[in-house]
Amino acid sequence: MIRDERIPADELRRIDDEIRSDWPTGDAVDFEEAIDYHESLPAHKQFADVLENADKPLLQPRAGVPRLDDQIELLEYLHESGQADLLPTTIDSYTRDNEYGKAQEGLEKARETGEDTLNGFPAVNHGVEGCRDLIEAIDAPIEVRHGTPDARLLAAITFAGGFQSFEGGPISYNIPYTKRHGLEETIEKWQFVDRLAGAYTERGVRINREPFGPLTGTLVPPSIAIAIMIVEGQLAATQGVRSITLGYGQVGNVVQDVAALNALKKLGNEYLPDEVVVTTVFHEWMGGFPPDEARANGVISLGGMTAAIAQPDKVITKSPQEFQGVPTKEANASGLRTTRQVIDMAIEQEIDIDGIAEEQDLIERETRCLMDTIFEHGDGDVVQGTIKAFDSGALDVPFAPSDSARGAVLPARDDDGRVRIFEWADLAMDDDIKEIHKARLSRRADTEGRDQSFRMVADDVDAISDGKLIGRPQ
Ligand SMILES: CCC[C@H]1O[C@@H](n2cnc3c(N)ncnc32)[C@H](O)[C@@H]1O
Repeated sequence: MIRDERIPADELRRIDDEIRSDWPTGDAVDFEEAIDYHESLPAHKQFADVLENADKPLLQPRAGVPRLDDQIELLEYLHESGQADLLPTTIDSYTRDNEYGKAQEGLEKARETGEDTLNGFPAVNHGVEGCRDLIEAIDAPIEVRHGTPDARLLAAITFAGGFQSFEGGPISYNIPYTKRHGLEETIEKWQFVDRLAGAYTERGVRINREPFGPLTGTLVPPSIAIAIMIVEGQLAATQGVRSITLGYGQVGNVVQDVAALNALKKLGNEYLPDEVVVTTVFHEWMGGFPPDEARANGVISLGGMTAAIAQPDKVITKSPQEFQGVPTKEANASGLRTTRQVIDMAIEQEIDIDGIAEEQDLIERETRCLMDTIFEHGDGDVVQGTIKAFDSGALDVPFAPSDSARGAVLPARDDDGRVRIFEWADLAMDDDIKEIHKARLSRRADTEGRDQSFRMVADDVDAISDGKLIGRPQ
């Protein structure tokens, strides 16, 4: 039975040998040589240091194309024209599914045709050398962004390749992403990823780990997201990770988003070991975007405004082409500049909004209820507690595609547009908190002259792409 315990060194070596044989490029991974390479990188390419020493929110887009020279050109453009502080390398979907053969075919086709035949950068196929060429060419820190339930080989190769930041985790890249992998399996596999990051950390190369805060990106109640961030942060800390960036996806109500970011930072520092440096990342709206680019820039600007007030350590920006999917480099860069403009205009203002403290207190109380049930379910062990709490429904994620979560909890916006819980199912929560949600939802029902129902939830899912925040009846 897996537990929240550090993987022994011999087990780390055994797994490392095993996964490196999954694709030929695994052979070039040499831990000692990789340590030397990381040590040779200049200070402005040391991801954790740059992130943790910044004096205002750093901006980072998502970006990934199949060919190495195109990826270099793209990241140079986003760095120069987009003014990105931190850069990504978004990994393609085949690699995320460990389909390295299909990724290879796509890469070869891209090299023949010049077409973007993959929806990201196939880092395993490019191998250590290709990753290093990218790290050498770009004059800013770069993070691996993906959605991989089994990220062991991707981590081994990208860490050896010079990347010092890695997104995801065993819950945040399972529950929203896959039906095929059970929680026990992904927790075990991510223990290897975190132990490898911990091994680099012990040698002075502080690999930054960033659990994926937005989860399903659809009306996720802030306390559920924060509880899962704390769990993934704890699992990483156990394996020796010391630079952890906890994430949160914008829901669109400024008071609730600022309160959630404040709670995330506070509870992250409270629950995670003192030796961990906790930072936070705010993801601009992850739900459906308006098809109109002007309106899309409005959504992005509201994210910038929220970031200026809450001041997370990092902001993951969106582009005005979000509605269509992967943006052009120009649109991606413009989303960065739109965000930057709003932050730079608002960050020096003393903006004090009533209700943030009260909402933050509520979010913290909710999160503590969820953390308590996780510890109870596991008799203090976070791994067993998380698995059992999801199994019993005491912990849950709305609209979760994964069979590892019930997906029985239903959110809906209240009359102020804050995300509340309309259907609690078996979620572990104090009754007085449930009453608060119920009262706020009934105020919306009164305003709209309709009963609280699933109709509200469905209306809310499309509200922002329809140009609103709350899905009011037509
Ligand atoms: C959490 C992932 C969803 C977001 O991730 C963006 N995304 C996915 N793949 C790429 C890519 N290859 N380049 C730039 N953005 C990308 C989507 O647009 C969406 O916003």
